[in-house]
Amino acid sequence: MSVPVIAVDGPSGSGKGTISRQVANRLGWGFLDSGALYRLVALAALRRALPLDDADALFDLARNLDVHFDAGGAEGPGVFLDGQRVSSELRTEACGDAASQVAALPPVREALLARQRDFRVAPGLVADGRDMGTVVFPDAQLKVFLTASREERAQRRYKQLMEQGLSANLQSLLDELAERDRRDTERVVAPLKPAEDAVEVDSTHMSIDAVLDEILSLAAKRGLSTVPGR
Ligand SMILES: Nc1ncnc2c1ncn2[C@@H]1O[C@H](COP(=O)(O)OP(=O)(O)OP(=O)(O)O)[C@@H](O)[C@H]1O
Ligand SMILES: Nc1ccn([C@H]2C[C@H](O)[C@@H](COP(=O)(O)O)O2)c(=O)n1
Repeated sequence: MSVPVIAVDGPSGSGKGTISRQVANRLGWGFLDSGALYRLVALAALRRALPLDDADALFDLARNLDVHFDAGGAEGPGVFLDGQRVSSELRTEACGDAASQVAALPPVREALLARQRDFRVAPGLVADGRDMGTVVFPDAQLKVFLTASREERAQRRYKQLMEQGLSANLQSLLDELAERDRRDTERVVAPLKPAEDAVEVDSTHMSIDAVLDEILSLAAKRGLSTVPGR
């Protein structure tokens, strides 16, 4: 049997990363934050002053990206670009917006495809993104499409930025989310949409623990069991 995959797709701020990381931890599986790869391409392009619509240059950049991930310590998971830790820089709204732009280019997606599939190693993988269930792992054993209203997602992001001691404006966050949703759902290649066999979970009125329980229960029903003791 192929190495099992749980694919978690959905719009920005729906909680994919938070939930997927915890599901992976509970199952004792690996975790792929595919958005980080697009953010890394965007960051590398910005650092080299490459236009974000130069498909040929960005294809080369994405194919030769020097990145590695580690589990991290007290400061959280580590992401390294050209040997330098870039975890915080990667999470900025500016980097997310640039990632959404480079992700609309078919050659960039093609360049990152094999790199994402390489994460599929035993005992299993939880992968979060926009096209995990539709394109990257179409044979995933469980596909979840995680959503929340735009207002709730903006509120969550606002709270997150406040907790980090950063300034934020709720209306600007709402506008940025609307633009990112539009770009991610309307692009020609691998647009954000639920796979036909995905289970849709609307987390607008659910706590993180409630979403986690729901997905673990869906996983258990498909025989995707937890590691004893977890
Ligand atoms: N069900 C929930 N209830 C309340 N807050 C939540 C819930 N799920 C996630 N959050 C919070 O919302 C914020 C955004 O979550 P997260 O970064 O996981 O979303 P995401 O979908 O991965 O976003 P992006 O695609 O932009 O990376 C975080 O601060 C997280 O703690
Ligand atoms: N599988 C993926 C993952 C991400 N993207 C693009 C679109 C997002 O706006 C951007 C940043 O992703 P995030 O870190 O916010 O999940 O990257 C994509 O097209 N496909």
